[in-house]
Amino acid sequence: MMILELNQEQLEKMKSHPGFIAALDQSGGSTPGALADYGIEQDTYSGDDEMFALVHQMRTRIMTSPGFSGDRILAAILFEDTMDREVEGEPTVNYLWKQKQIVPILKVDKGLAEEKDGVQLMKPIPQLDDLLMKAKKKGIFGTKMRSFIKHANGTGIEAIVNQQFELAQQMIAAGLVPIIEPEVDIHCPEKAMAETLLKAAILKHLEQLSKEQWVMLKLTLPEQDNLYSDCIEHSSVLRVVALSGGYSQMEANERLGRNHGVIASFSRALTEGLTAQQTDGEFNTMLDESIQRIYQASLT
Ligand SMILES: O=P(O)(O)OC[C@H]1O[C@](O)(COP(=O)(O)O)[C@@H](O)[C@@H]1O
Repeated sequence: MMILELNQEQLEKMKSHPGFIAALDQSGGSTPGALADYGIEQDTYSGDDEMFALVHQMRTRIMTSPGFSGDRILAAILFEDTMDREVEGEPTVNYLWKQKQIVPILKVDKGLAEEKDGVQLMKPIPQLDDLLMKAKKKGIFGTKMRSFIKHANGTGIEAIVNQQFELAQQMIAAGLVPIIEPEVDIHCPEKAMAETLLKAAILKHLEQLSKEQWVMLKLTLPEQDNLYSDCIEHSSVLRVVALSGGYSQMEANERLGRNHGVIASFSRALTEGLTAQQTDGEFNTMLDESIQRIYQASLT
């Protein structure tokens, strides 16, 4: 019988320790862009196998970097392929928690559906229960799933939040803490209105959770500073974290610094400026400086 209870040390760390989350979970669809940003153009490799091997090398370079450690990084969100691979000869999950005291989290969504009512719901996630059981057995603490809001459409936003919280129940039942990520497009023409509608829908669903049912929220940095303070204070919310959404690291950190109680969960803003062509010294120095800036912005 698998143990469904949560690792209390990891729960405590996620709930209250200073630090932020490193999002290393670009899906297959986002990986060519992530590799191109890293200086590896699409015409230099062929096929998914080569692409996933290259992105694992990039992620391994990040995870093994001296500045990438549990004193400033609380958790890392992993793509399933990364969870199934090894880092320095041991399973990635073990490396992160045992060597670095970084809590491992798994991205479980399978990408976005076509736009409808101004939003993109998540595609169906086949064999989700099997994936959750596999993750739990490997020592994963939580999950992450991402939807996308393009317009301030009440019907669409309601549908996004319904789907997220419905699936979150499956994660909770599997002994995992879900990160609910209804991303609002930073280019959304009515971004502030979309965020107001989103917050109302989230608060409604938070009320349905029972005691000890934890969720985390991963949100776009809002137009109105501290918009999500009610969510931060809610007894079922373990942490509220922010994606960078395409904002530069500087702008993302400035916005983050104005939202008290929110910590980063950046992908692009964390890896900004890192390239395959850098020497290890240049790479490790740039990453350490980015980690320090994002850590500081997450402290407010
Ligand atoms: O590839 P996906 O699943 O669309 O997600 C892309 C990225 O979006 C995020 O949710 C946020 O990333 P950014 O900080 O770059 O916006 C990451 O967790 C993930 O790597």
